[in-house]
Amino acid sequence: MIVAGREILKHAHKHGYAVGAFNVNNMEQVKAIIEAAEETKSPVIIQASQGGLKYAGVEYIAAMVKEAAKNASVPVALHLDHGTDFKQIMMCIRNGFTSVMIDASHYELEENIKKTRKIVEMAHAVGVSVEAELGKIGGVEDDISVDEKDATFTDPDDAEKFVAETGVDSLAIAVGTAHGPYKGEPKLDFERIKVIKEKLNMPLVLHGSSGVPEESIKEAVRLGINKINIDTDIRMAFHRAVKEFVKKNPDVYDPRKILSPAKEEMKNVIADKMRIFGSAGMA
Ligand SMILES: O=C(COP(=O)(O)O)N(O)CCCCOP(=O)(O)O
Ligand code: NA
Ligand SMILES: [Zn+2]
Repeated sequence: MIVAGREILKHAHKHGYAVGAFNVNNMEQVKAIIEAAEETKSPVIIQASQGGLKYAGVEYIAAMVKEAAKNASVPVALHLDHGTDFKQIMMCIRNGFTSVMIDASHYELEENIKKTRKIVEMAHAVGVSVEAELGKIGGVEDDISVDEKDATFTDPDDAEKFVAETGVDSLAIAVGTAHGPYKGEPKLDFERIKVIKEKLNMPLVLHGSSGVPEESIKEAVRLGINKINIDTDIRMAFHRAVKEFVKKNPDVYDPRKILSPAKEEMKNVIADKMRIFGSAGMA
């Protein structure tokens, strides 16, 4: 069933585990996520970036996810990832998204608070949960790019003020992860996660989580991360499977035959993540 994002994150915060938030752009990704959630009995957040909505259309994404959630035995939230455009955020809410991110992290603290507070008032008025970002998460994906030098870690005192003045349901923090693949091994600032969790005592979000070693993910969850964003690892699973299939079956042109192994590979990668995050069996 489809639920508000805060319901899923509150449970994860209370019981000390993390829920996977997986990006979708097409039907096969939606099916892979839902099948993995059913298989592992995990609550799950299905999210679309503004790039994903541009590609598929907000109505298509919403219709596919609501259809999948309707028939699922686990709680599902539909979330806008890295919302920066007021109109886009409102369109998502209008199409039944149960959670939205307002990413105003490029602005100074006061401006980030002002923009975030406006979205919180609108979204909460209709029962939609809000995620915001403080500090700048590095890395590059289509619509999101932050140079390494501009990535700034989240200040715990600023975080306390930010949450008090905005009323957000969850906070994405910058603690050493980056969007997209890593060149070297990412070093997470675990002490910073611990201090922020102690100060805020609320659901915390980790972006840029593809490519982070399993042990680091588990430590971040132990310290209080409750939502873990994954996109690149699913793209790589898709790419691996399609490449292998086309190499072995160069003359097969049926999309169903080409995409089915890719859906399976994505499902297996997602199910493994759910077990590592600790959400397996929590639904
Ligand atoms: O934090 C993450 C995922 O990070 P990861 O890809 O490192 O797992 N996300 O928020 C996903 C970002 C997707 C945006 O990319 P497009 O603009 O290309 O749609
Ligand atoms: Na990453
Ligand atoms: Zn992100």
